[in-house]
Amino acid sequence: MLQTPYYLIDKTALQRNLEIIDYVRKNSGAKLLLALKCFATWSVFDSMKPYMDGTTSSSLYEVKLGYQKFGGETHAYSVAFADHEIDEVLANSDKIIFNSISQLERFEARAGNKPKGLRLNPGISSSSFDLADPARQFSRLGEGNPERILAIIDRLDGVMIHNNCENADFARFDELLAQVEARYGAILHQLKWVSLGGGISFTKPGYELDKFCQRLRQFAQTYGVQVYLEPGEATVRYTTTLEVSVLDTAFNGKHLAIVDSSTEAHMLDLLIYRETAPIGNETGEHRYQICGKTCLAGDIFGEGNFDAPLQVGDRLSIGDAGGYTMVKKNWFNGVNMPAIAIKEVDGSIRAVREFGYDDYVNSLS
Ligand SMILES: Cc1ncc(COP(=O)(O)O)c(C=O)c1O
Ligand SMILES: NCCCCNCC[C@H](N)C(=O)O
Repeated sequence: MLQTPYYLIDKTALQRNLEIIDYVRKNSGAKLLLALKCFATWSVFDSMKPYMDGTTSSSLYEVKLGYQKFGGETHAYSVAFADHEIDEVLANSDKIIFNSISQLERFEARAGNKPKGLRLNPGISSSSFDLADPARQFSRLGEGNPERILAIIDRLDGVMIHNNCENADFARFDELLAQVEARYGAILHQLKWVSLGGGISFTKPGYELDKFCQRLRQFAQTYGVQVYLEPGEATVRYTTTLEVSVLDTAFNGKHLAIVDSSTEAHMLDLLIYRETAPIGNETGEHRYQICGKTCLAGDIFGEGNFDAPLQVGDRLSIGDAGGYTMVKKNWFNGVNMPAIAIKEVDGSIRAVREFGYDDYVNSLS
């Protein structure tokens, strides 16, 4: 058995999401690019490639990873590119999307004939989290003024609009898109492509997939554009667990179990968005709070029910640990990083990356 902690990517579960992705691209005509900021575990890229059209990125390193390890179509985007990285960004991408008109003006000559896009910020969004709301007040994420965009439209091939965040409601997506069309229609008609970003939870059970596909197709036809989507979370939701072991138990008014991992180091989004992870089962009679092993008082994964009292050495699975986890893990408190393992469709499990003291030392100097 593998030593905990480790992230366990279940290829059967991943396949379920990939088949929905494939359904969407076939029925909508959209191209779907993996958002590497969410998930960049390249060991499973070979399984993903047949179902997705390529990758999109937020930095030089992501764009290089996508170009080298995933292939297909590679979109380069960054909130701000630096002088010293732009040539390498261009050499490793098929399209470049600038966050601002000033970045476009600065780098367009160096980009030459490479298709160029601009991030458009419509000032409306669907996000329950201020932290992740691209349309928050004073947002730096994209250009919103239609006159300013129209003034440079002949220098653009496309735009990227990312204004959904964990939006599982098709009607809300549709409504937001209609508002974008009303305000930016004159711009959309002059483009070759439009990326509608990520943040759409279309792989969730019950999502109105056919209406979604139809809406994307209609949008593409109205403006004569190729539509792109950039799913991160939707690609990997419910595909991965964080496998941990109980190191200690206690009772402090609640039953506690301390495990060999940490929210801050290994599932950071639980902390920054104040969420809890799926843990345990529905029916167990023994309820525990599952806690990380760092010094942070609030290092808590969540609470769950178990069939029997937890004992030191018990192994637990912390759910939904695929998105924004492996890409964000860190060495806080010197806690060893979880290994990365893959569960094949035949049930066999193999580790594809393990970390140790040398990696910790080499991350510092
Ligand atoms: C531009 C862009 N595209 C795609 C995504 C992926 O979003 P999600 O993982 O919610 O699908 C993000 C998230 O930050 C983003 O900023
Ligand atoms: N589950 C907690 C909310 C996660 C929000 N995801 C944020 C990333 C996203 N791609 C964004 O910033 O738009």
